[in-house]
Amino acid sequence: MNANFEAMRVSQGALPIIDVSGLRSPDPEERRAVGLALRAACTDKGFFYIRNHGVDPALQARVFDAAQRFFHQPQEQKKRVDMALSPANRGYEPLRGQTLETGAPPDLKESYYVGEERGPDDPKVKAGKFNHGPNQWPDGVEDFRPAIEAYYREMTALSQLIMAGLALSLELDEHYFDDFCQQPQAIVRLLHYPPQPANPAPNEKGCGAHTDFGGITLLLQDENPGLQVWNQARGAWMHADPVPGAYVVNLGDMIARWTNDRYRSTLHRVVNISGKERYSIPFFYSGNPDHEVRCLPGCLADGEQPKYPPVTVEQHIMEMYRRTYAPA
Ligand SMILES: O=C(O)CCC(=O)C(=O)O
Ligand SMILES: [Fe+2]
Repeated sequence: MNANFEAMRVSQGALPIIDVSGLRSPDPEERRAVGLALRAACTDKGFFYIRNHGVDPALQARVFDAAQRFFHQPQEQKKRVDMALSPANRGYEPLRGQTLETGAPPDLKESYYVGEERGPDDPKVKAGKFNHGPNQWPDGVEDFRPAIEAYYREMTALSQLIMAGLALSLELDEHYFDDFCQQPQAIVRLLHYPPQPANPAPNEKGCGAHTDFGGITLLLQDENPGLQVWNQARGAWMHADPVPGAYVVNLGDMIARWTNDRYRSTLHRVVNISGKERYSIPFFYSGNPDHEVRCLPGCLADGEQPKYPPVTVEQHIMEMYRRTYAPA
């Protein structure tokens, strides 16, 4: 094992596990209490687990199962739905197709992107909105489309709930992010990591160190560990191992812009040291492409200036795809 990939085995003590069921309570005090727990987690690492989120484990299992059956197909079958064929970046991305860490070798993962289904007559597709369009669906992979579409809907609703919790955590009205949550852009991404090779190229790994681009990410992991989160205070990587029944939630880069860095978008990476094939399914919630992300009220002290200029969700996401799919 490459010494550079060592990480602290302290995950479960270090990252809080937050019960989010209170966000569905009719009692505003219970909702606010979840907001307080989120605030502590977000000002610390911006990475936490959530439980009692309400997503059906049977649905999660269906999506994992569909992912496995898709990735186990021969390469030529998978290439029929290659993302290179999609004007909206949907479909299959082969192994080493993305470089998330500048200067590192391409990532040892293959993936599949599914987003909101929009046909050619959809006004946003006609208007040429970035990443808007139809999905690609593989032939002959049973339950692939129904499972992922059902999961996409569930996760969109859960993301909106977490955004309401984040608004409360920032002492804002719980509807503060409603505009951001209008017609949101989101991605279900199926990820498949081969075991870390015995002799990797220098710095070669499942997923290079990166921060996520969007609003929030809700990550479903199988039972195989691999995710590592940067611990700034200790100057070390720590494992964020799977916790049965829980999602890992992390804040994306928009949060730093909203909060003037009070909340963190933290570096993370994947090194699949499990010795097994690892599957994970992040749900990237990027929000309304036309929403302008700017410093929030309450996130500037007297005399403090915003560190980031306002940017639309669409501009921001376009730039991040440009950087990671055609690295300089
Ligand atoms: O597979 C994982 O555990 C994390 C993946 C990830 O960080 C990403 O896709 O942005
Ligand atoms: Fe990530």
